Amino acid sequence: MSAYSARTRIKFCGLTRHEDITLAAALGVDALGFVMWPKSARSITPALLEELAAQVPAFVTRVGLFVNQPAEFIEQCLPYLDLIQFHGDEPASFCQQFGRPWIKALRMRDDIDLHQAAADYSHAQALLLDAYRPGTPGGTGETFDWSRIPSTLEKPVILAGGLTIDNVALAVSQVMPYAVDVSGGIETTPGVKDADLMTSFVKHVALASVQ
Ligand SMILES: O=C(O)c1ccccc1NCC(=O)[C@H](O)[C@H](O)COP(=O)(O)O
Repeated sequence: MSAYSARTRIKFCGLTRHEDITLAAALGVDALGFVMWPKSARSITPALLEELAAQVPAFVTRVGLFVNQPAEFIEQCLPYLDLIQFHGDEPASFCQQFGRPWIKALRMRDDIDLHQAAADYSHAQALLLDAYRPGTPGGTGETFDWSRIPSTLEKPVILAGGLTIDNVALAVSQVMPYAVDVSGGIETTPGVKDADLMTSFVKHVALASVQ
């Protein structure tokens, strides 16, 4: 059995509300992302992180998302997190210092060498591949050309960027990623998730995963 024949895992990112966490957990979503970068419309404070994280049931991964932020701030958030998502230009040595599992987000610039990135970030648990829009570190709602992802990449791939209920099934069948990550595609406004879109997204991934 190949490592990727299991169902595709799901991460919802940019959660800010108790009710969205309750539904995501009930739907069996594997990981919940909290944007700790204050310039984002989806950002939350460490105090709200503490509150929301306490509500997350066992076996659901609490992911903290940071963009080129000080180590001291990340340390402050760590008690409420299971995994760190570095979404900026952090070098591997920075990511590795927290003694906590981490993933590295990579924006798909034209000249990116994913094999080199997999080597550079060899201690990451996975690489999250996201669309590149100059000046915007993430949460763009834009897709990229999935055929640019080598099937031989040395790290598990978390596919992100512009996924919606209309394209996620195709994304899963084409890329066969370890996981998919969605934020804007399940929202009405930034940080406010929509119950129907969340439910439908999970169903589309499940159906595509077993085909
Ligand atoms: O969501 C943000 O505002 C954000 C800001 C800065 C860095 C990353 C950010 N979000 C990351 C994500 O939500 C996802 O990992 C990914 O970018 C997918 O977002 P979307 O295209 O909206 O589905």
